Amino acid sequence: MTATALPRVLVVGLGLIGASFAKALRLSQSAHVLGMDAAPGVAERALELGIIDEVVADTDRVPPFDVLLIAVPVLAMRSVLADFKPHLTERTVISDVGSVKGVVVEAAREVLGALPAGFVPGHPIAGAERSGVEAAKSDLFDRHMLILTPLPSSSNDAVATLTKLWQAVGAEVVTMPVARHDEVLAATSHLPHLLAFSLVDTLARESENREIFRYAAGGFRDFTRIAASDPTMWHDIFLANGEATLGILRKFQADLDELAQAIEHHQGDRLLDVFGRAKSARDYFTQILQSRQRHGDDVRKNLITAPMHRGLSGTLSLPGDKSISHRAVILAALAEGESHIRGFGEGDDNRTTLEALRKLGVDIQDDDSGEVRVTGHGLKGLRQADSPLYMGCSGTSMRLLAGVLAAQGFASELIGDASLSQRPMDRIQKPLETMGARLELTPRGTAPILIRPVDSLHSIDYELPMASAQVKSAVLLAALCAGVPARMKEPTISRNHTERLLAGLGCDIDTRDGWLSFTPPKRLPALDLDIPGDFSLAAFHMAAATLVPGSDIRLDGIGVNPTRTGFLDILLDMGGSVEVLNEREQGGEPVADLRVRYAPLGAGVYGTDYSGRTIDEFPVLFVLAARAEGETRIEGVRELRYKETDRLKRMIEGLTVLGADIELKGDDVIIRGRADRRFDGGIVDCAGDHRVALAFMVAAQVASRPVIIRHSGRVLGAYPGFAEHASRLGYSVTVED
Ligand SMILES: O=C(O)C1=C[C@@H](OP(=O)(O)O)[C@@H](O)[C@H](O)C1
Ligand SMILES: C=C(OP(=O)(O)O)C(=O)O
Repeated sequence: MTATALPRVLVVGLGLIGASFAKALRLSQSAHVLGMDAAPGVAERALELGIIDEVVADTDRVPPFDVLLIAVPVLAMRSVLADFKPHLTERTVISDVGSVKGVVVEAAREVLGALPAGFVPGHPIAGAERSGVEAAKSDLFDRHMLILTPLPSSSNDAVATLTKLWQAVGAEVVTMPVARHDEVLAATSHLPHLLAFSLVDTLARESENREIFRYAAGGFRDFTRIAASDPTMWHDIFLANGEATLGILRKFQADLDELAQAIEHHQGDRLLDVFGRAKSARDYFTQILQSRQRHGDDVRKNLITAPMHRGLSGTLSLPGDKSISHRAVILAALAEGESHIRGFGEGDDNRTTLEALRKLGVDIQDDDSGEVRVTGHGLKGLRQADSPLYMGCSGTSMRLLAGVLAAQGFASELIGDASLSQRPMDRIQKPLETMGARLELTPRGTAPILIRPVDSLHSIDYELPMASAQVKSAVLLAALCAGVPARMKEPTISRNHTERLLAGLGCDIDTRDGWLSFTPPKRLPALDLDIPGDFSLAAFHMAAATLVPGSDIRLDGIGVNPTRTGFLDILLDMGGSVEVLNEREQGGEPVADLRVRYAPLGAGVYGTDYSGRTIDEFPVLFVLAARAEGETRIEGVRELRYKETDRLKRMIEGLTVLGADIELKGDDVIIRGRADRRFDGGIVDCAGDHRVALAFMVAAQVASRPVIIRHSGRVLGAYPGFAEHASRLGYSVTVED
């Protein structure tokens, strides 16, 4: 693929899926789309309808292409691969859209010999009962999941190319091993289709002249919609995924027999049991769908900012610290009795942790005001969840809860949204498995995380390869629940909220010789806690007040734990004007009021010892450095790549659009700042990452023209009260759909 030309994507099979992909891709202008179909006239019709750019008439004369996407029924893949084999090069990216992946991989192995590096099977979880080129819909994949099942032979480049193409048509890309994909799909898609076909057929045959359908209402319609799907396609799928489908079908048949028996013997309790469990699982599913929908809607919003003409002013209290909020409710769930937590963060990530704990059987009262009451049943008091735990985009929820669940003696599954499903989870798998836990991840070391039950865990001495409070806390929580000691050492310091909370609850925590040693207690008493204001949110306002002349703001009750305040130290070193007032302690954490005024800044060099203490504030620090006179060097920023987005990439791209001089050298960022220059206006994209969005919003306050921050609506969920705070301090920012 050349750097300048659009990739040439050849779609073979212009049914609903292939044609919809082609149409959406063409509309997104991210590829030149070629199309081919075995049925006469279909590709020509697709050209007429503007679905493709070019028809490929037969396999003897195939123009060059970079990506081959095979969208034919599963059992026809083999012959398409054989037909195209002579046209594949080492660089061709090959994928498919089949609902079964095992047979496609087998077919490729047989036809192609060794599996090529460019081959990455895929499956969009989108479909409709309609079929054919005329049914093509350019929004068919919008906000739908696309599962890639990379093989050990697949290259990262091929995965990246396909990810980009599917994202261009609106899909959320996740990865999964082939076998797991086939098992999951057998249960969630193939079995329901089999049941729908079978029920409609039974009823249609039962009633002469199909009289019965005249009376069939909502239940029949909802349950059997998918029985109108393409018979050939589904015939292929069942033959191709026979083993996994039969496995779940037999289980279902046994359960159905039990229900029949319960009805026969008038066992109402058994019916109620099953229906109650099913309702709660279905309600949970609805909740996930709604939360995905809401997040999707939020991500699509844009923040529109205009430059500020006068300084920021006013006094604010911020939502409770997100990191402490996660930990407080987790520990409260493991404690004995009723815990009272005030100042709970209430942002989306914190709510994710709360909801997961509820699903694990913990009674939690929360009225959205930051006051939360949690009734814990002790270190062994959690109950197995009846369906996977959905972690949204929250890395902290996933990693900390994985630590807790690894020691519970029951199985759990943790799943996340598209962004979280790309983030490294092997960093917790390693230490937890060293303790004897069993965690299964995708081959790329990402979620879903399957936690298998084990009888017990053992103690651990572990040197973390990176400074990560999430990894450290996952190990501490596993040790706490399993009742085994843990010793850890980090390369540089990371936030120590878990340690402080545990110490506050009387646990034995020691930090001598650079090692953190934890001896777990037998039980944990309930908490009574006031959570300080979130320093990481405060940092955005501190940065904006520093940059906009005339600013003078006060942020009250902010947590100033030294393992979090690298940003404050750097800002002061650059010449920032911050007064740290009324220093006090709250809930075992140092807290202060911060007065921040405008100040011109100078450059500086900041070594890796700042990384862990500044990690979430780096994006906004880059903005400050771009307005500080001289060359600033910030070392050891690699971890930014593993957040909600690749924050290094996003910040460098966006700040470059805004006219900043910023570059990456190894793991260091170099920014040549100009104190006398405003940022340019323009369009930047934060790809759904709230910290990147807020960093750009700060830059926009001192831009010469308006800045549109695309995909930034998640700020609203991540920062409760954002709009009100922005207007109180005087920002010029609006949220637009
Ligand atoms: O433990 C925590 O609460 C957090 C730790 C950090 O992540 P890592 O541990 O992955 O560095 C940070 O970026 C995140 O926002 C919150
Ligand atoms: C990285 C962050 O959170 P998490 O890792 O919990 O998703 C963040 O809030 O910046």
